Amino acid sequence: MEDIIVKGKNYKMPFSKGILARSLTAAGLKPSIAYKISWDIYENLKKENIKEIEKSELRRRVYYYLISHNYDEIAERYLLWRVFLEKKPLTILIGGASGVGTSTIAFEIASRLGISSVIGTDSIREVMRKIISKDLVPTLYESSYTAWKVLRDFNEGDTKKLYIRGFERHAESVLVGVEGVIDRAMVEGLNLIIEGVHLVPSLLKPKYLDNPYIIFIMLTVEDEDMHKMRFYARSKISERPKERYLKHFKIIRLINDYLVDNAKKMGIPVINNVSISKTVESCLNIITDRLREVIKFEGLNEDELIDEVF
Ligand SMILES: Nc1ncnc2c1ncn2[C@@H]1O[C@H](COP(=O)(O)OP(=O)(O)O)[C@@H](O)[C@H]1O
Ligand SMILES: O=C(O)[C@@H](COP(=O)(O)O)OP(=O)(O)O
Repeated sequence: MEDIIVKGKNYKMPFSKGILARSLTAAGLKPSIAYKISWDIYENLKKENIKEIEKSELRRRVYYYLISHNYDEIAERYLLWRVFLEKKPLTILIGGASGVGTSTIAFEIASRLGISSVIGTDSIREVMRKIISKDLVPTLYESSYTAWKVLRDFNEGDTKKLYIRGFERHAESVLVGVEGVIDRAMVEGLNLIIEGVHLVPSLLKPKYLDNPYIIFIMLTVEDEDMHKMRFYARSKISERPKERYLKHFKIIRLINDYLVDNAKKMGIPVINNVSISKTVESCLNIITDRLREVIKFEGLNEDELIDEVF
């Protein structure tokens, strides 16, 4: 069966039902429905004996197929993301204490949105450790939950404040690297997801928090036993021993509570990460809502978007 060729600005590629299905799941459709619609659209093109189609025409057909089948909200999301994932670089920040699921959720969202750049703050921390000496910033060479041990003002304040002060010093150094990665992604027009414990809303420079194209979401696990179980689960699939995290669990919970409180104070949405699918859906809704706000802010309406995309 001869392929249908999809023609972009400077490329041609065979029509892929998988690629189309993924852009439909990103707009919120269940994979089974997304794949069925992709098949329908492919069959319709075959019936019209279309051998080659412009990408913009294919998008238009997908959009109006969704509208004609009463998937209005999905159609709007499909449109929104065509604009933003191709026109304006988005940076999505997924924060949360160790073990709450930031890397798991980050990769799920990246997969749904077709974002290929995902970086963990613990990786950025490793880079910062190559640049900054241990004598200069000893907290950088610790974990979030042990940094307090190397504070100079070790004896001041109550222990809870000490743990959090150590965490903040630890996170500040990593955030310098985080901000650099965001700057570079914006310059390159790259969509990016950054995840990790070091994303402390109040420690990020305001220009990042105020940027409408930087979407910050904080994860938590409200139930302590469920949070503990996450370390057991992770130790089965990675080299990271549960013992280390369970030994410092009390401080990890303090950091969790501090991050949740910090996020709420800064107007950052907080999601209790119980079910992966529900958490991803909530994140996609938050991202879509932001895109709607930005479109209104930019004075664009849906017809203009349709013209811009198709
Ligand atoms: N919503 C969830 N339900 C069940 N298990 C989860 C969920 N989110 C994450 N996990 C699991 O919990 C463990 C820790 O998740 P991870 O993403 O590594 O946390 P973090 O990056 O925040 O330290 C992993 O084994 C992951 O598969
Ligand atoms: O510093 C920390 O809290 C964790 C963050 O990693 P995640 O558990 O969030 O992946 O790093 P580690 O102690 O494992 O080197």
